[in-house]
Amino acid sequence: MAAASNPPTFTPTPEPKKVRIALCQLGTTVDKDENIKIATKAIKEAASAGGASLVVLPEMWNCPYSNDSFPTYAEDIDAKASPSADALAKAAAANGVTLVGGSIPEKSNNRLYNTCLVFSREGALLAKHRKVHLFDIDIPGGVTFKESETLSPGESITVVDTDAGRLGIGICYDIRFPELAQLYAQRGAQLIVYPGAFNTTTGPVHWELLQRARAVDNQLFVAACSPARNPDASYQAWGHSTVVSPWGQVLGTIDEQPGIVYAELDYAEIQTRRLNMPITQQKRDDLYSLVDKT
Ligand SMILES: O=C(O)CCC(=O)C(=O)O
Repeated sequence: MAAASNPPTFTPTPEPKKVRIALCQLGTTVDKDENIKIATKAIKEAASAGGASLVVLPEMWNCPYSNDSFPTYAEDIDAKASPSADALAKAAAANGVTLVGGSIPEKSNNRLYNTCLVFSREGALLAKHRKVHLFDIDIPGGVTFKESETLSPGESITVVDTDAGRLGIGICYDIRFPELAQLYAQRGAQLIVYPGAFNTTTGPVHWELLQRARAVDNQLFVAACSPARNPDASYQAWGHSTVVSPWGQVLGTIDEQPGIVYAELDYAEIQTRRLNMPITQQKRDDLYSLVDKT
C-alpha cells in the first residue's frame, strides 16, 4: 500500500537540547498559605539541590480537590489579585527556573476555571491554560466527580516556547483526548506537561498508560505531575508523578507520597525516533485527518 505524502509537521527547536525536569508531588493541605509555602519550598529544592531548570507543580496544588473548595480558593489572575500566581512568579525568578505552575482555581468574569500558569525563569507569565476537558465521570463503586458543577471549560489550547523547550499544556482529564496531544505535536511541542490528579480508581489502570500512549503516538516527551495522596481528603489522588520518553519509557516516577521526581530530557531523541520510525509521514491523510479548529 502506498503511503500518503504527509508533510512533516515537526519544526525542530534548536535550543535547548537537554533539560532537567523536576515534578514536585506536593502534599496539599486545607490552608492555602501553607500550600503556597510548601510549593515555594519545593521549587527551591528542585532548583538548588535537584539542579532542575524546568519545574512542574500538580493540579489544584493550592486547595483540596473538591467542588466545595474551588469557589472559595479561587483567585482572579487577570485582576492581579492572585497570591498563588504572585508566589509562583517570584519563585520562578528567585530560582531561575521555567515553571509550569500546576493549576489553581481561577475566577474570571463570574466563572471559575482550572488554570495552569507558565512562568519564564525571569518570572514573566508566558502562558495561561484553562483545562479544556472537564472531569465529569461516574463510576459506581469507584469515583464520581463533576467538575462542571463549579468550573467552566477553557476555550483555547496552549503551546508555549520557553527556555526549557516548546511545551504543550494539558490538565489531567485533557490527557484522555489524543487529538489535543496530536495538535501539540503538529505545533512542534517537544514535551507535553499535564498537571493532573488521577484517583485510586482510574490511576492504577490509566495514569501511566495514557502518558505512555500520548508519548509514543506523538513521539515526544510527556510529564504528568500529581499531588501526593492525603488520607484525610475526600478525593484520594493517585500520586505517581511520571516522566515518559518519546519511546514510551518511564524516565522517572514515584509512589503516592510527597517527593520530587527528576529526569533528563534529551530533546534530540525526538528527532531520532521520528527519523527511525517516520509515522507522521506514513499517515494516510487520504483516509483520515485531524482538523485544527483553533
Ligand atoms: O481521567 C481521570 O481518570 C481522572 C481525571 C481527573 O482527576 C481530573 O481531570 O482532575
